[in-house]
Amino acid sequence: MASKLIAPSMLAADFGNLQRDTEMVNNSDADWFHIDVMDGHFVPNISYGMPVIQAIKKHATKPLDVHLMIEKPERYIEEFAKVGADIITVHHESTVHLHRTLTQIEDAGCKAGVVLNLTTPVSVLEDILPKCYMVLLMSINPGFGGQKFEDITYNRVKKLRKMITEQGLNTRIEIDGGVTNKNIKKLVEAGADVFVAGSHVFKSTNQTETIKELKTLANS
Ligand SMILES: O=C(CO)[C@H](O)[C@H](O)COP(=O)(O)O
Repeated sequence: MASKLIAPSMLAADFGNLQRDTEMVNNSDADWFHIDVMDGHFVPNISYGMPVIQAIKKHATKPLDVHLMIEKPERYIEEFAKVGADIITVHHESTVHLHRTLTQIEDAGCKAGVVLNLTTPVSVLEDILPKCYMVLLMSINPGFGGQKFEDITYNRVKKLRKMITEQGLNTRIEIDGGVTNKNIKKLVEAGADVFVAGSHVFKSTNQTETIKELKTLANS
């Protein structure tokens, strides 16, 4: 099995010190930057858009994993690719023609993934799985950092991993929301392999060490 990846969520970074926090991630054991884009419609919060992503990209030495929590994401795929997205994930619940949107992401030169809200059945992915580089399972209701991890996620990961294995695929499963050193190991055991961590990393006193601990726990 490929190594397990850590993607610190820049939503929890200090926006007044974005270059500093970007460099912290560069110099840590983290694998990707997780970038949360929220539009105030699909989720009840507004985060940031293209100019901020461009600013992070300018200093980042690792891939940008861009999670679009926006309605009709197909309107903006090319622009997100242009400002530096490497992976783009869109919510199943946000786009009517999911297959077309994933093709659009691929045509823009990015890896494509699908996100499911906390209680959207994983079975909706059955036919789209072969086209997914990754599936992101929300382990909270999307919109805000710092929320409590929902335990129903473990079973959802198991079901999805079984579906991926049955189809003979190697799709990555990313978990987003409330990931900490207390639940990461159990998530790996369930079959997840990419972990977004915002508050747990950026609110800790030694961020580099916190990332290192998550990476070690996930890969041990
Ligand atoms: O998608 C998100 C919110 O919708 C964030 O990525 C998520 O909340 C991560 O933050 P934390 O680790 O603080 O829970």
